[in-house]
Amino acid sequence: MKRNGGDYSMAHDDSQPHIQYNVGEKPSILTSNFFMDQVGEIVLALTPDGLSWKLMESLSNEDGSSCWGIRLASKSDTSIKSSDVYAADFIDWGLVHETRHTNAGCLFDHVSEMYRFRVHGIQKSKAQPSHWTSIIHTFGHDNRQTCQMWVNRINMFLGLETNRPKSLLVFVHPRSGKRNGCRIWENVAPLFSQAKVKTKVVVTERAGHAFDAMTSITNRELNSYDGVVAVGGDGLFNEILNGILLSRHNAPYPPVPPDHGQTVDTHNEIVDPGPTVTMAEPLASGEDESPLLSTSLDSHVTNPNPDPEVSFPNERFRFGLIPSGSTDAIVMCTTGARDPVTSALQIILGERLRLDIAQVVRWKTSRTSKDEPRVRYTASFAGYGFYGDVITESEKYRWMGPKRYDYAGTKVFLKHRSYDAEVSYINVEQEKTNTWANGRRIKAFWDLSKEPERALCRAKCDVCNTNQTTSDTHQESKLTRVRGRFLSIGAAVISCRNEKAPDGFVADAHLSDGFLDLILIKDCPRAFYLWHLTELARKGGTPLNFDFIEHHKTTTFTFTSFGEESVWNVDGEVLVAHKLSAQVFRGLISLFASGPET
Ligand SMILES: Nc1ncnc2c1ncn2[C@@H]1O[C@H](COP(=O)(O)OP(=O)(O)OP(=O)(O)O)[C@@H](O)[C@H]1O
Repeated sequence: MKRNGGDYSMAHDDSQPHIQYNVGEKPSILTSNFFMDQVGEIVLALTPDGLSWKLMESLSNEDGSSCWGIRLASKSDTSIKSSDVYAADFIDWGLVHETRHTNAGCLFDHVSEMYRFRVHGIQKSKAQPSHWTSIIHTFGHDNRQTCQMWVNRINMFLGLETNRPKSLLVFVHPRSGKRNGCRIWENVAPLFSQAKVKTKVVVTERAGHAFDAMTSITNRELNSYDGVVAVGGDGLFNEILNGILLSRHNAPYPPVPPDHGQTVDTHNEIVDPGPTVTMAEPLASGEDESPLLSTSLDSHVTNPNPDPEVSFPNERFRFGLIPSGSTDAIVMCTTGARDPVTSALQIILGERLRLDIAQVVRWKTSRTSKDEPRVRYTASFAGYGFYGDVITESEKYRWMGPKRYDYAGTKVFLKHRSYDAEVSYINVEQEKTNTWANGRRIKAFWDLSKEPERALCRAKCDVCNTNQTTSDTHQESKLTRVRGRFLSIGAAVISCRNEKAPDGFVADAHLSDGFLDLILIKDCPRAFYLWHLTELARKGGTPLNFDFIEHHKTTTFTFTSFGEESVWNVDGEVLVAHKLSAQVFRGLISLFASGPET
């Protein structure tokens, strides 16, 4: 066999094998013969779309040769798109394993020495398309220059991929989840080096370290990075998010909850509000499109550190998350997998996804306190009652690791406490929500409830990519007030999918539709609440399909507590609040993620 017959352009020398291109295939820029490791002698072509190769043997046997009935070359692994390639490098002289075919169609292994180069790319698992792995193709040739020329050409093409990060700031939480943050970073760091992405790594030493670093970083330094990556859990991610946004996001606050002087008991006793009452107040036409937001203009507190250079929404600067936490809901919702390699590869390939962010403002810590408004941003979830009590309880058992949430959850469930509160929310979708709820009831009756009733959020989601602004929906919005005793009040920005809730707290929440999913769980018998929790833990369950649960898509809500109080759990952090309000900002930040492939 003549080895590496040399390079040729598409005007081939007739002594070289021709590659037949199908209609629609792009012509190649470069074509050469190589020995491909584990495959055999191939003709490699570089096209604007990527690399493709064909086995020399199969050129004359296009229907695919076989050995004892096994296909030798599969069409599915004979190309790689340039959008899936993240590096090419020359690795000098060394061994290449060739798979040679005999005339009988059978194959045997042969090892030769030659110059080699590697192409690093990604591969999506067929069974779980959200799972990405890295794949390396090695090509060998007798001529060193040929290998180097190919490496240079491929790298030249990779240089044209402008979405990809070149420089990142990375925070590693060494004690997150099972305390393996550093090991997880060490496992994925080589992928960043191969892709020539510069990383400045900071290993956090205490809670608040990443927050302080992001608050004090100058805009000049922040701008020198293409993004910031958290190697940790949702808590570390939210610390970074808050560190960046608190001093750089300028927007009017959400409205202050209304005063209830006349309904609040001055002796601090629990006031029984009676049964839960819901009042819908239609807006007068011509009124400001968002009455709650109009209040916020009056209550706007000027940001003491306005920063014109890095502002949000921001398309260029992106956030990344490599999971090593206890729950990792944000990563599961935004990549579809809880896998450090998948996340690292999505960062390296410069995937881009807009994400809604909620701004939560605490106005009063207690009934009598006079506080400055305290702002927190959240990318995932804020919950009161059950969720607040679980986080408070779980803090006592930190030493248990992630298991503390199960233990604390059981204890809080057994106490079965409900809290008196009033929630006002902008009801943007009342009609749709009611129709949907009726649909769910009918489906539940006929046991068809596994069928998804609304579009689930996925990669290239239609709902998230519509141009409809949330203010459009305000045109038909209504302000609704609900007063009652609640086991929990939850506001989800995303579905909050995790291992304990495989479909998430709100299965049909979207990553960037501009809505919060407000879930009001009214007081009910413990067995019913257990039923709800069981449905939450079940894949395909219908945890919101109960009469004691209200589910509203909203943009803004306010909250006031009465009598005995719980605390808010904002992304795993406790926020004590007697009066609080929240609003969502559509697509406020961009992530290095591609969305779940469902
Ligand atoms: N080096 C550190 N030591 C202790 N706490 C830290 C450190 N670095 C960050 N933290 C804090 O730990 C909190 C939780 O971190 P993270 O979400 O990464 O891990 P986790 O195991 O998922 O935690 P949790 O279950 O508490 O959410 C963060 O909010 C952060 O404030």
